[in-house]
Amino acid sequence: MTTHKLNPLIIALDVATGREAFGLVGQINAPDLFVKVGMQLFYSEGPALVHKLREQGIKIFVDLKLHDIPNTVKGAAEALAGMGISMLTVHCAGGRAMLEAVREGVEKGASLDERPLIVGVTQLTSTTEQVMNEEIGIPGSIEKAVLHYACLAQSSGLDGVVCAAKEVPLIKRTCGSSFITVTPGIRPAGSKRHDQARLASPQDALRLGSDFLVVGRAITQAKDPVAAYQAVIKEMNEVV
Ligand SMILES: O=c1ccn([C@@H]2O[C@H](COP(=O)(O)O)[C@@H](O)[C@H]2O)c(=O)[nH]1
Repeated sequence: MTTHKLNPLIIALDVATGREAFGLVGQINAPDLFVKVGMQLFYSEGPALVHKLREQGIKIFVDLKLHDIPNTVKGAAEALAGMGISMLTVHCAGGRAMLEAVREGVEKGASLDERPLIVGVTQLTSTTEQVMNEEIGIPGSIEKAVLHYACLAQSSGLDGVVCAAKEVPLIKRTCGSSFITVTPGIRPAGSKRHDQARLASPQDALRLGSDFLVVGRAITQAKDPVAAYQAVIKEMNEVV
């Protein structure tokens, strides 16, 4: 399992083409880059892009948020694990049989010494409590719903969850400190909130115990992505 040696800052490469993606990683040019390839880039460029990024020594999180019947996600997870990636996502809402199938698929597809971390999406960080209650149909607090999914993910053999930074302490207290938390919705001071609802600054996310911070547009759409990346790293390094 690739738990250690991974940069805690994950850059979400939400761009349309491989050209743009390689432009960004080339500019940032950090030795230990950890990038997230999401639906837009994966669906346009496919596994070839993942292989090219790997050839440059870049660690990859493929964020396709699998959600289908167990047999289908098992096959998808096997294929993804075979690409030598470091992390992948599945929706906890698919239930235990689906989550266990992802774990089985990953174990089948991964090389013996290294398998990707499997993290379950709890409630998207763009979702408010009101939307979850009234549109998605889950009653109660968002913290309770997120914790429920975190416990389900853990007992189904996942390595961790995707959640908002504010939910990390409750998850760590309940599931233990080694249960991984990946937190998007990260906004350095002064950046736009865009479509995110449950936000935190890089420093707050680290202080709350988040293991991996996902930062997309605050870096990739900055006038100077290199300066934006370095500013986030500096902010993170200031947390003792
Ligand atoms: O709950 C979730 C799960 C995944 N994401 C992904 O993270 C990045 C965030 O990008 P920003 O530009 O920093 O908002 C994006 O790729 C999402 O697909 C998420 O935001 N929330």
